[in-house]
Amino acid sequence: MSSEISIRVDDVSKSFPIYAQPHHRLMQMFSVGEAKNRWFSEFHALSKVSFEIRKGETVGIMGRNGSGKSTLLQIICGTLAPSAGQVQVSGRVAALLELGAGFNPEFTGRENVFLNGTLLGLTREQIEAKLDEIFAFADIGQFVDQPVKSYSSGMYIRLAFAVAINVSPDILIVDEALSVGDEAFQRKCFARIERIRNEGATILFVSHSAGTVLELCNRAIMLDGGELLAIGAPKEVVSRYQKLLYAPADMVSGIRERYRKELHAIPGGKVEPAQSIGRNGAASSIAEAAELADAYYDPGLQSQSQLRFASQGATIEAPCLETLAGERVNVVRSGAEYVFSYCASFAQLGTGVRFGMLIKSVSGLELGGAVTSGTLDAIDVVEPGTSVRVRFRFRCLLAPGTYFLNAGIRGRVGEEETFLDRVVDAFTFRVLPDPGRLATGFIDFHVQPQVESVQPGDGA
Ligand SMILES: Nc1ncnc2c1ncn2[C@@H]1O[C@H](COP(=O)(O)OP(=O)(O)OP(=O)(O)O)[C@@H](O)[C@H]1O
Repeated sequence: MSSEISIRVDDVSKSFPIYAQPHHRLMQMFSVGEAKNRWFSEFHALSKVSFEIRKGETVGIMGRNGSGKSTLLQIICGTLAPSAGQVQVSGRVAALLELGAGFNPEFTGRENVFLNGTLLGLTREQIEAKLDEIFAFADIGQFVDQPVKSYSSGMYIRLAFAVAINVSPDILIVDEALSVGDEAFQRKCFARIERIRNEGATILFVSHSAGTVLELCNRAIMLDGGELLAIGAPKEVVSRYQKLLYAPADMVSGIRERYRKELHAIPGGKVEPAQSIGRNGAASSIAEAAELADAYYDPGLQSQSQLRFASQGATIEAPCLETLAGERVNVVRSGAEYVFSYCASFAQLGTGVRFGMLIKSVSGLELGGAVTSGTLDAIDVVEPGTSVRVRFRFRCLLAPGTYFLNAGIRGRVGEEETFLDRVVDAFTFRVLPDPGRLATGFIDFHVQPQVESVQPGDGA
């Protein structure tokens, strides 16, 4: 293997035996000859995966649940043997795979640091020299001298991460461990990963977050059903991944087939000198994005977290999202206008009535909304038996992702204004990926960036 290559995965496949009945496993153990193959079927977790990662690259692996990401990482780390194919790795590997791997639960944190450090090839003196730094990073206080079986998952990951990134690895392999810690710790880890990367280490990590992959990686890999479906510039791979993830069911196999054909044509797909690949990948493919340009309705996309508060004489029904032409949608494009509407039925007299909507992120961050009027302009009286359709036309300025809509009817009960009805997460919608997007964060403020040259001495 060339000295420039850090990881080579060559035609790797992995199958697991699947037993229809628990006792079939035993039967298989005691069978001989032809009969040996009768007791199980094979599940192909990875099929003929090949790629190379150059030293110093940061590569993100994306893929749906069960697509083979963890299996691939375990094979690269040597904790799982491939059924076929080969893996070559050059350098000291520090891996954070599943929570629990690598630590002995009976040992204290301190003992596990020594155990792990030794496994990573450090001498006792080298580990001792790093101990303070490791404990400072983990920040778990007195718990360092407690058995790790008493740790919370957050404390566990803090210590595991602190060891993995403080032993100066040549290759750091992380399987979603970052999603466990709290946000402050995650940020600290990202900063540290950046440092490790700048020191020239190779980093391979699994992430479902397009933002993280775009932010950190030179290249990205997409696995789907155990197959390598994309490798190349992060923007390109993220766009393909999201397109596959959000595609209507009848388009999925066609998209997969096309990705197979285009696998080696993706910019950045070949191993090139790391510095020749832009940090955020190569040019985006607008034509790709145009394919799913139109908003559509995905029946599988439903709010699973709808929460209705006790009604006080009014009811919200049939929340929906439509294009301006009146077509029902829940997968939309950033930049286009849509109408969120719901029906409000009044069983009792309503006074001081106004209607509202609110858009939130998956984590519940309130991104924006509106009410139909201020308190002073509220509708004085709504007669019992009245039904109205409330429409909120808005321009979708949101980043690709999933969002939730709340709906509410406010009115007076006695002297107080309160909710006559309120449905949290009444509706969910998704904003399609946009590979050409330059805006960052949730909302596109149509920022107009400009870079101009200045002469030395022109002032800041
Ligand atoms: N020991 C095993 N025996 C049988 N099947 C297995 C075994 N390990 C993994 N699999 C199967 O192989 C497939 C790939 O699993 P893997 O954990 O690699 O996926 P993943 O992409 O990491 O998924 P996730 O995002 O959910 O972690 C899954 O369908 C899984 O059920």
